[in-house]
Amino acid sequence: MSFDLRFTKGQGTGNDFVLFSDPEGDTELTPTQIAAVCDRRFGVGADGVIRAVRSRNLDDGASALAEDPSAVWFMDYWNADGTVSEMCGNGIRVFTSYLLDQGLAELPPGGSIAIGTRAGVRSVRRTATGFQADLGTWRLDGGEPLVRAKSLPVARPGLGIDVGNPHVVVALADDGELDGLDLAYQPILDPAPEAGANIEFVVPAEPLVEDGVGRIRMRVHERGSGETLSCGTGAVASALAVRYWAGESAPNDWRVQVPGGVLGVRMFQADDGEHVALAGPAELVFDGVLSLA
Ligand SMILES: N[C@@H](CCC[C@H](N)C(=O)O)C(=O)O
Repeated sequence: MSFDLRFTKGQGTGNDFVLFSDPEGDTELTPTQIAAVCDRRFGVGADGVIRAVRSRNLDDGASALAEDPSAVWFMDYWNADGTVSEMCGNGIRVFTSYLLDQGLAELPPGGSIAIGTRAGVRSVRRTATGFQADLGTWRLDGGEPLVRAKSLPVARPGLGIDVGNPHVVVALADDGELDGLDLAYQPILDPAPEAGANIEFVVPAEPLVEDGVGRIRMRVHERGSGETLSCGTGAVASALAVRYWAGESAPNDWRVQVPGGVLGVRMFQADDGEHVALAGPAELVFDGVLSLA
């Protein structure tokens, strides 16, 4: 039996999503339906699907509410291949913009909203130019696997970082090496993490730090979606990795240039340890109705 799905297409620095609202949690799409929606030739086309569900109507949402009772909305995030992810840094800004647009939440400029995610509750603040999401604490995780990618002559060491979802960051020598990467092919991690990882390739700008802000370029191969124009959690993991490699004197403010635009990353101290925040644009592009089988 087919049914109509009312959706909104949104994007943040070119990382694009199909969003739909399902407050009661009775429209869970199958992985096959998600992949069909995200297909760029036969579907709407997107890097992921985001369902807005009231937290009280999901098991993962119950944990979010236990952590913060004000997290009434849950960002149910799916990659383009129909797998789930714990977190999406660009997606959470676009999701917040979608909640406001649909009249599902209110957020005055300067105000913050708590959003439930599989990685825990995240706070998103409305700024003058977009949204800033506090992605919480982070940790080195996943070791230092070797990374092989098409058009890299030799394997390079990566650094595993968890920012709610898993990342491996690889430093490249220069812009030529970054631009020459062929990310149509899945890079190989050795050892391969059981849950997979998003893989970011980074190059420092020259000079690395300008006016107290660290500057890097990044390209990404997202777990479950392939190469994308941007990855918010990937930008955060990349800034954290470069700061780690650069040592004590490295700044806590970073500007990350991705193929789809620029993201801002800031590390700051909070009660439970160091947090990392991500700022950038969020745009709702068009609405539509999809007939799904
Ligand atoms: N594009 C996202 C990350 C989406 C999830 C990722 N592919 C994963 O599987 O963890 C972002 O902006 O952070």
